Amino acid sequence: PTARRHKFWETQPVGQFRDATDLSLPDGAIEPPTPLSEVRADPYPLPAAFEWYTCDLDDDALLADLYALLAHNYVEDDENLFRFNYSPAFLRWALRPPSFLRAWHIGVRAKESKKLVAFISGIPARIRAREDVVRMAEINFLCVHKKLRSKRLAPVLIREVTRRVHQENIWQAAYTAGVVLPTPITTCRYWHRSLNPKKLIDVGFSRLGPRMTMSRTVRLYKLPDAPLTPGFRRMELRDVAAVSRLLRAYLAKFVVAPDFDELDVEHWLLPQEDVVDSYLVESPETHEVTDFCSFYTLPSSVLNNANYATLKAAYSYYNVAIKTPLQQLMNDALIMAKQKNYDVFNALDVMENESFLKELKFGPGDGQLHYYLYNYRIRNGIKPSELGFVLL
Ligand SMILES: CCCCCCCCCCCCCC(=O)CSCCNC(=O)CCNC(=O)[C@H](O)C(C)(C)COP(=O)(O)OP(=O)(O)OC[C@H]1O[C@@H](n2cnc3c(N)ncnc32)[C@H](O)[C@@H]1OP(=O)(O)O
Ligand SMILES: CN(C)Cc1n[nH]c2ccc(-c3ccc(F)cc3OCCn3ccnc3)cc12
Repeated sequence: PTARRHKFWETQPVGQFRDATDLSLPDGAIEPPTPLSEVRADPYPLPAAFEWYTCDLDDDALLADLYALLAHNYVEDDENLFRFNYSPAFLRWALRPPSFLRAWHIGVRAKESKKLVAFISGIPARIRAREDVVRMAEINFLCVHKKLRSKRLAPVLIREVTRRVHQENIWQAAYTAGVVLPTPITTCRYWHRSLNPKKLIDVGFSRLGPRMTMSRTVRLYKLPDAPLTPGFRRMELRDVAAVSRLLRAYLAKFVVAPDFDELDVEHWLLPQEDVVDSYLVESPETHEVTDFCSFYTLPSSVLNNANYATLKAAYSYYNVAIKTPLQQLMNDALIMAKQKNYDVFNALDVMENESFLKELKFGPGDGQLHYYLYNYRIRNGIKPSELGFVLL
């Protein structure tokens, strides 16, 4: 059968489907760096009606414009029942980590109306692939307004962020997508744990099981009012060093994982209301920090329901279980999410998540999340359980 054409992606230094079985190709960078003097100096051309617009997310008005573009035009589920509704505070958190570059917050505006019609972002990250720690860009929030779809704008946005990243002497990137592109390093499934089953059924996220009543379903997903692990508490600034040690040691077990330092841990894991929550277990006897769990807050707009506008979802983030069984630790995370009025708790089958999903009554989601590296080959790819990496 004629293989699907990827007119843009076939031109890019990524694993090509036709090379999938060619084991002679070495792991690592696919193309060497370009001399910085030879990196294109000027932005790629846009259609005449549009202009590049670097979004300074310090500016509340610009942050609001980005929020609105995404709230109306970003990722929907396959049945178009829900759309991610990243909050302004979340976007600031996601896009302004240590050493972020404003130049990598790339908008496209209509010249006339000055309306934001498209966006793509990069943030700097140190990613380890096997023993190789690589400076990369994490690419996210690629969005083209619904009215401007299928005009080949996305490749222009991708080339432009690539150009700006190259200008910083960075030649690799990491990204995820719900769509299959050349070529995933792994493909994850996502799972959902009901916290508010009545609402989930009302909005069409879940269906009442066969031979199940609503009251039986509510009982099935009931959770205690407080965490069960002695010494379980919120993470605080004073815990950054201990959590960094714990997390770095844990992530070393995976084939691909971020190389977090203490500044990264402070940014990505210190709790922020309705953005990111993190908890740890401090041994009541020794006061040692022995375990850690975290989840981030990403609501979805409910696109057509009489009773509800929003689904409040928690997404499993980084979890380290050393002394406490992972299942018990994650059960306490569920308990905290229920306490904070989340409707559902989501998790990918990455890291060691497989070990608790069924036992904690997660159900399989209906799609997949593919992980990608740009200009970096990992022959044969990896298993989700070898991935120590969560992108927002
Ligand atoms: C060294 C640094 C390197 C940095 C760069 C690294 C790479 C970063 C890559 C970006 C990572 C982003 C990660 C991320 O943000 C997380 S994935 C979420 C992406 N955003 C959404 O799904 C929001 C709703 N959809 C849209 O806004 C549009 O449909 C988008 C903009 C998605 C495509 O706009 P469109 O109007 O529907 O389509 P055309 O303009 O006509 O373009 C069609 C071409 O775009 C390819 N396409 C479609 N979806 C893609 C996707 N999600 N990644 C990459 N490529 C994607 C497609 O295969 C085709 O190319 P092909 O003909 O070769 O197949
Ligand atoms: C990761 N980050 C890049 C956003 C992103 N892009 N594309 C995606 C495709 C799936 C998931 C995903 C990841 C974990 C999960 F538990 C559920 C998910 O999507 C459910 C379907 N859905 C889409 C919108 N509302 C509901 C995220 C993403």
